[in-house]
Amino acid sequence: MLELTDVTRRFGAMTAVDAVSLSIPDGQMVGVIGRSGAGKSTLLRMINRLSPVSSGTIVHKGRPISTLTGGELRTWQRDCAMIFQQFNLVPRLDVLTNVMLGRLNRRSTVFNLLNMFSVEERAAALSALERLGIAQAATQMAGTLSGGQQQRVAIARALMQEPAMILADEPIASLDPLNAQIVMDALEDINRREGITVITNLHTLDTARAYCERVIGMAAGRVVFDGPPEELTSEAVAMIYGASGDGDGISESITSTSLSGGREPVPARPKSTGALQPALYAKPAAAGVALPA
Ligand SMILES: Nc1ncnc2c1ncn2[C@@H]1O[C@H](COP(=O)(O)OP(=O)(O)OP(=O)(O)O)[C@@H](O)[C@H]1O
Repeated sequence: MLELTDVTRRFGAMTAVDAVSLSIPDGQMVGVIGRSGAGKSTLLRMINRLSPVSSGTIVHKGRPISTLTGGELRTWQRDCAMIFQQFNLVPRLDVLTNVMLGRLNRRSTVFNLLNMFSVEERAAALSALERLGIAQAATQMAGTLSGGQQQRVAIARALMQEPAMILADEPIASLDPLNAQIVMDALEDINRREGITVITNLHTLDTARAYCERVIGMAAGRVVFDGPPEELTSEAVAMIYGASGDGDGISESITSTSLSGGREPVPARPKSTGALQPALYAKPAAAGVALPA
């Protein structure tokens, strides 16, 4: 269980995240939605401790995350893998090495300095790439891949960390609908099969509806909605996204990428084990409209 109590982040006089309290059970797939500037990224960055907490507490399985330092903090950041909108790969390193970098926090400094990876680490990295359907690019420079391919490599790198939790900060915001679907399918598969908690910021409401068993809506740093997707009524959507300047409510169509292709919201499902099936990547996706930032 991840417990946030009155978590607040201030930047000078501005409060980006304002007294957020949440309990997230292990294995949940959570979507965080809200307008640009609502505080979604700051919230995720505080959980990972990329950003310090101004006040409040974050506790994971009894461990006080908000005050960890040194080796304990590095261990937490290993347990809590982060995926970013801009992938954050090393463009001039090959894909396999990028994925193996996910193991850095598990290795001795000497091995890291020598940039040496074991046969086991190479095999694990290749297997993570295979799982993401991208093993054929293992020897390619990461910077030469398409955005969708790079995000899959970033997910493989996250898997190499053997995390308890994956925090994804707008993982599909830079991708076309087909690649967005591939990436969301991969995150969903990891959540279902390994039971890894996934907390993902999303710009698009229909993606949250289609993939997340729990949706957290933020507005002006506060949680204004927390519930299953089927409870996301138009009133709830208006509360999260606000009204337009002329007083009209926001249209849900502009929060859509049509990514879900008519998928029903997915309720909590039993977890299973196994590898991603290649067929997962063959689903058609309709073109759609991206939510403006
Ligand atoms: N390092 C920083 N210094 C000052 N202000 C910041 C910093 N990081 C975020 N903010 C501010 O905090 C608020 C919340 O930003 P945040 O990036 O968390 O929002 P968001 O919901 O993730 O938005 P987006 O969807 O555009 O990424 C914004 O007003 C932003 O300008």
